[in-house]
Amino acid sequence: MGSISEQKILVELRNVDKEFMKQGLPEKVLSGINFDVKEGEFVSILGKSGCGKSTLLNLIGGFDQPTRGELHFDGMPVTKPTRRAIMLFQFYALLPWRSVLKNVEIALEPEGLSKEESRERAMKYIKLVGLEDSLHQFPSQLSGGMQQRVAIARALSIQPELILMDEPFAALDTFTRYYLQDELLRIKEQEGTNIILVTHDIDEAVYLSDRVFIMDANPGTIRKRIPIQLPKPRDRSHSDFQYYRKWILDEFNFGQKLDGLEFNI
Ligand SMILES: Nc1ncnc2c1ncn2[C@@H]1O[C@H](COP(=O)(O)OP(=O)(O)OP(=O)(O)O)[C@@H](O)[C@H]1O
Repeated sequence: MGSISEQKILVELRNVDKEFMKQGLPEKVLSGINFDVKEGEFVSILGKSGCGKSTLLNLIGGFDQPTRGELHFDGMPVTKPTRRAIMLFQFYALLPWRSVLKNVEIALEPEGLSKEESRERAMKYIKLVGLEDSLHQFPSQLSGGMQQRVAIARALSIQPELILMDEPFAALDTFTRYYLQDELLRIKEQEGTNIILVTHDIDEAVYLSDRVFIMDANPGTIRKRIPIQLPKPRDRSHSDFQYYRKWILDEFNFGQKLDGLEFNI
């Protein structure tokens, strides 16, 4: 594989606007969004609450349409959700009455696999996230971190090219979050899956990403694209890591006025 700069463009947004109707009037939530995500890239989107991050992910996933502008996935206009780009949420969306194995298998039903193929595929990804000893447990019997690993296995089992993650680790404690971040990087390397992550966690964005996009609000715009030029795995205590962290903190004026306390820093 070549360097990321030589990779093909997987996601492309050109002058994308999104408006919602509020009290009978259109309100612009996203304005003039332009960016590319290249194959192999890990991109994080950081911004204050309400700036339009989830709306942006929904557009990329085909769950909603831009009001204006163009949005392409692998060179084709995005018009509806596909199994090539899967969304992963903070609250795992597992079926409580199904075991770990069944929760993954059910996602495979539209794939048209035989029962054996489906079982084999589900097992592969359950093993990949280290849950092979919990196959027959139900979600209520698992910790939050384990439930998120089931959700990751389920998303991966569909073998998408892109996973769109909306604050997937926000509900987890720090150590579980660190652990799952490492797992995610390992899985990304192994499976070659592309990831676009929405997060409030500056440390998480610097740890995982090739580039961090910083959004402004009202209307949502991409203010800055910061390339994180550090080798992986990254050392959170290293001065280079702190350099990027400080850069992003400064972008949000944290040193000057503390009005954005929804961030984990
Ligand atoms: N379906 C909708 N109809 C009307 N307004 C919407 C809709 N979805 C989102 N909005 C509005 O768009 C704006 C951006 O919302 P969005 O959820 O994308 O922000 P966000 O940055 O993801 O916020 P948070 O970090 O709090 O999750 C908000 O003002 C929200 O009320």
